[in-house]
Amino acid sequence: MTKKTLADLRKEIDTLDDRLLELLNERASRVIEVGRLKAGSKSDFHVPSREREIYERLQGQNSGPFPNEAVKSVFREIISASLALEAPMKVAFFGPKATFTHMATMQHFGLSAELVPQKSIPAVFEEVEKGRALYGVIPVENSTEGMVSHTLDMFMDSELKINAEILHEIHHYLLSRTGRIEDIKKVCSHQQPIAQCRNWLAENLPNVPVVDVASTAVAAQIVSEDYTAAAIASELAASMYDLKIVRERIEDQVNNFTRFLVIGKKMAEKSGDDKTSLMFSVKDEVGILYHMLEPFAKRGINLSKIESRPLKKKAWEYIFFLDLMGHISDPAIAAAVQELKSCCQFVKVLGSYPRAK
Ligand SMILES: O=C(O)C(=O)C[C@]1(C(=O)O)C=C[C@@H](O)C=C1
Repeated sequence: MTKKTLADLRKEIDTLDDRLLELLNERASRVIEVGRLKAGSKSDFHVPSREREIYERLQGQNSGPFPNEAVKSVFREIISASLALEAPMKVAFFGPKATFTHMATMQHFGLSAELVPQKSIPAVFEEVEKGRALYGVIPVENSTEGMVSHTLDMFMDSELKINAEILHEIHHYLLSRTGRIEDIKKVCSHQQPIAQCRNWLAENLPNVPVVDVASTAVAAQIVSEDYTAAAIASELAASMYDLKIVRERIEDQVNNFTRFLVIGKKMAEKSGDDKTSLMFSVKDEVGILYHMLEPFAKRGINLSKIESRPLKKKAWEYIFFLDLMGHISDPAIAAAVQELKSCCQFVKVLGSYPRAK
């Protein structure tokens, strides 16, 4: 058998791509029909449980060599573009553009959703509460820097529900106009990335002043107008602000993850591998900490996090935030939450949502 040439293989690839494109258009026309049915019955256009079912089915049957992770990324974009044909989906995120929240929002919703940056975490809540966006995305905790207390505080007065969590691995990039380390006379970034790259900066740019600015995106913008400055920012900022990568992955700690929450008006459907977030305040009594955990311990419910925040309206009183494994519709969890109410001033279920892997 004669060996195929590069030209032969490329021709075959072109034919396969033609077939893929044809199939994508066939799929899109079915989705448009689904959209018409939904408009008639006034049902939700975005159905995360159906999307999960598609990813799981395809990843389960994929025999390779196309990588399984890529199956999800490719189909996320196909579904994101299909959904946009049914109805435009607006998602508000804590901006500006090119921040890690922006990247996490793109990772979760795909590139065809309309992503709208907001100036503050309360502004994200407001966009969703007023119905101007279907969902909002906000950071809630970083594996090295801890909780974003502002996000937790917002749940005290809001009725919005947590619909999903996104785990995003954070990598910091040193960016500049020239891409040459010897041109750098100043480094700009937000205080958190600066703290996360402190050792790298001390070793590699020991005498260069570091300036703390409002966000990594502001840093990238400053650098786009100054040849002697460098920014610590995301990879996305490099393409958005036309900057060169001087060094990649300069964070001191490996495994630096940020957890983001997707908030919306409705409770998410059960996926079979869920988490539930609760918020409650306890009465000031002896042994109360023991009593508030008892309903969960005796039912063998796994708690994954407990945080306390001072109740702003009253000194020395606290609000607790609790994450547990399972869905609020599971009978054991519903019973435990009911029992918790007997020792609490108030209990609020912030949402049950699929656990991020
Ligand atoms: O099955 C649906 O309900 C659709 O709207 C189609 C589709 C898809 O592209 O497969 C698109 C968006 C939904 O979030 C889920 C699935």
